[in-house]
Amino acid sequence: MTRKNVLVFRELPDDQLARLQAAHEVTVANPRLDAQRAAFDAALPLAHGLIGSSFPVDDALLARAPRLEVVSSVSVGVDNYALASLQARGILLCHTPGVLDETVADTVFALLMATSRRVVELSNLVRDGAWTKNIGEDLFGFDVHGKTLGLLGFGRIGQAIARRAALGFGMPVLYHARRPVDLASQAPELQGRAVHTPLAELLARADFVVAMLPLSDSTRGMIDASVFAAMRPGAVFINGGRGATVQEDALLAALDHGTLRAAGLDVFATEPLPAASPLRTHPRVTPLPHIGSATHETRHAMAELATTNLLQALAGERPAAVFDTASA
Ligand SMILES: NC(=O)C1=CN([C@@H]2O[C@H](COP(=O)(O)OP(=O)(O)OC[C@H]3O[C@@H](n4cnc5c(N)ncnc54)[C@H](O)[C@@H]3O)[C@@H](O)[C@H]2O)C=CC1
Ligand SMILES: O=C(O)C(=O)CO
Repeated sequence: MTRKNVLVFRELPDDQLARLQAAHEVTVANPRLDAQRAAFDAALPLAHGLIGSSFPVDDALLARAPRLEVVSSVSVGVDNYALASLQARGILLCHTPGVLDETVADTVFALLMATSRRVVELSNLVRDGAWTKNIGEDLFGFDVHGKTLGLLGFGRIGQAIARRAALGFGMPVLYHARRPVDLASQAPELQGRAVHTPLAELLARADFVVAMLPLSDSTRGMIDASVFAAMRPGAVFINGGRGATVQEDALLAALDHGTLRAAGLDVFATEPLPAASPLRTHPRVTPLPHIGSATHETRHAMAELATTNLLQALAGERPAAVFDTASA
């Protein structure tokens, strides 16, 4: 088989790098690092395949890559990629659906528990030496079990969150998605437990509103002041999808002047979160540094699937996980 040129733009585990090197000429160059940018720029015009994540593969970058056949993202989200240009040039876009669902759902549940039971705040109280008497009602939390969960986005990860909520915590689940899911064939265990619900009704009924949405033209800024205003008093908001689906000013206003009780955020409009962002230190926000899939096992599984996708595409085979660039 012809050896092609592969540009790895974010570190891969050694075993996956070795799979690529066995079949192709591989350059590892991270364009975020000053010391590696020249190597990236030199390799890009020759590259047949790109593999990596968390870097914008935009129109300008694609214009510098005339030989490109495939881009393999080590992520399920594809908001960093210029989908229209990829489609127009017939460049395959691959991603990593499925292998991270349970891990991301665990992270979202950690945020649900942490916000509702004030885990970080009360742990800090102990660390600060301020646990000098039994805590009083002012520091009590709220139950999670039995409460109503409203899910914005009910895809692979949304359904994994719903399973935890419905089957583990006895929570009724309402969901909002582009279309209802046929639970009988896709998630029979959620039949009678998760209900496709108009957005206004979901927001009026949910104790927890969890966003697990991709970022696209249709979801950018979708969670705005009107959405927060429609939530029930004392609701908790969790975002595990993408930060830019939320209007962060509206979120802050809902925390400070509205009735939102708390927010748990794994993702932000700008990442890393700027030091000046009020969300960083807000007393009722539990912020995380985008760790949804960040376990050893899952990050390795993502790298393995992304490597397989790339090898298959360069061999002229249909990769295991192609993103349909026309569908976004
Ligand atoms: N925090 C983290 O580390 C992670 C975040 N993510 C984010 O989560 C997203 C979702 O992942 P999956 O569940 O695998 O995707 P998916 O494609 O299986 O599900 C997406 C869901 O969002 C719904 N949706 C899309 N556009 C909508 C709109 N305009 N209005 C209402 N619903 C809409 C779809 O109908 C579907 O139910 C990813 O695209 C990624 O951005 C994914 C993995 C890790
Ligand atoms: O896969 C993604 O889209 C992430 O955000 C990180 O796992």
